Amino acid sequence: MSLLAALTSNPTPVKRAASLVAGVMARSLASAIEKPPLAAHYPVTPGSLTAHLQLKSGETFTGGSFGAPVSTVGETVFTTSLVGYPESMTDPSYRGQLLVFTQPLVGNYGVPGRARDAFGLLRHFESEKIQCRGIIVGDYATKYSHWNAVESLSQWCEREGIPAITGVDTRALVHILRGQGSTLGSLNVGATKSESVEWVDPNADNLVAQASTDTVRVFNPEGDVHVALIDCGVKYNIIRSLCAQGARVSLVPWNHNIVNDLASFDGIFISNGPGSPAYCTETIEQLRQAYAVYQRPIFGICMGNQLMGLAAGINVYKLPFGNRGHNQPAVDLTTGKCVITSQNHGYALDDSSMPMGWDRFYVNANDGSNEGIRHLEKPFRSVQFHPEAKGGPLDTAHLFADFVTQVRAMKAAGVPAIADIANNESINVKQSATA
Ligand SMILES: NC(=O)CC[C@H](N)C(=O)O
Repeated sequence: MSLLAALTSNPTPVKRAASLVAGVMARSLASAIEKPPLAAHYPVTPGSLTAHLQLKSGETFTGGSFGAPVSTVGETVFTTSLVGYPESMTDPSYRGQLLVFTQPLVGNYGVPGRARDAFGLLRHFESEKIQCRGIIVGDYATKYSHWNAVESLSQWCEREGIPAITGVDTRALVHILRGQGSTLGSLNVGATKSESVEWVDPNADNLVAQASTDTVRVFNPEGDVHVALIDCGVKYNIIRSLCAQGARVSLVPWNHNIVNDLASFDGIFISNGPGSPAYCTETIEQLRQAYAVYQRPIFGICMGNQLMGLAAGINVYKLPFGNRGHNQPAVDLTTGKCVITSQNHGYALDDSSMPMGWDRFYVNANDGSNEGIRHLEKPFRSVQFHPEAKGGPLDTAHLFADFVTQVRAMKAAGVPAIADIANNESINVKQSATA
């Protein structure tokens, strides 16, 4: 007997159950319709200032201000990460951006202190300061609680001059960003929205040059293998992860002439970084020359993947709204295994321009975008996601151990760092690099 027949032909108990179900459904429908819109959540605290997020595409969101009462313009991007706002906000890759959190409740565990680890790196942050230009949240938690917290998210933002807005319907906002793509936004504090915003695109600048170190810095000087880490805006956990594997790390500026002393490095690593990779022409040229002669491992993360790809001759394009979050599935094409990864990028390598000698390494299982490349003969590999996490899953943290183990093994086996001097091509490359 069908459910409909049972409901209509059977006597009372079934009919009563059916009318109960209908009643509950009607009530929940009514309460859904009566629910006030999210924007009614603001202001969060009595007396808090009004703030506006204005998109260059025309939409305006009104909310309550927290953090610094200042105004700013940036590229509006969203992350689906559930936790890790101290790490995300200090990740130099977010430089120039207004960061929207899709997780509605933000700030509830406060902000940790500035303890440092054995390598002198801040334990709980990914760089020395907040790097994004502002944050946008649905529901800022005015009360925080965590054993490690020393201040609130609002106090931290205020001290560092970063504006923030709460009470925004972030679902509606993300709908717009996914529909039309990332767009510039203006976050301004005050009762009325700004009539004349000066739309300055942060991606029109070389943000890597701003985020990179000016001088060479050595970490873990006792390490048994020497890795050059090209700093395009490195997250501290990348340095820490290499040091923890026993490597001595020389952090070098993004445009450092590594080709000049390739022989002194047992391995080369290229970090994450903000903005468009197209500005890093000097890094790309250094890598291109290194590919020709270097025989030891090279590895890149995120911006590092894009720069290694560009040096190999692969094109880069801008994704419509990027992949930012801690739950991005990536498939390792060498094993077929799917891993969950931490991501934060707006650009991607175009697989269709893969040159001879290179292949895809990982692919994104959601949108099919490139998640890494590998050289078919040389030990050169890179990934678009973040194996260092902070925050996010540690599924791919083994890539640091794999890299340093390979560096160590090749050094122990006596593989020369640069190709045989009798190789004409190598000589030419080295001469042009040192000219
Ligand atoms: N995390 C990163 O290194 C990001 C790389 C680049 N800025 C991008 O958005 O694609």
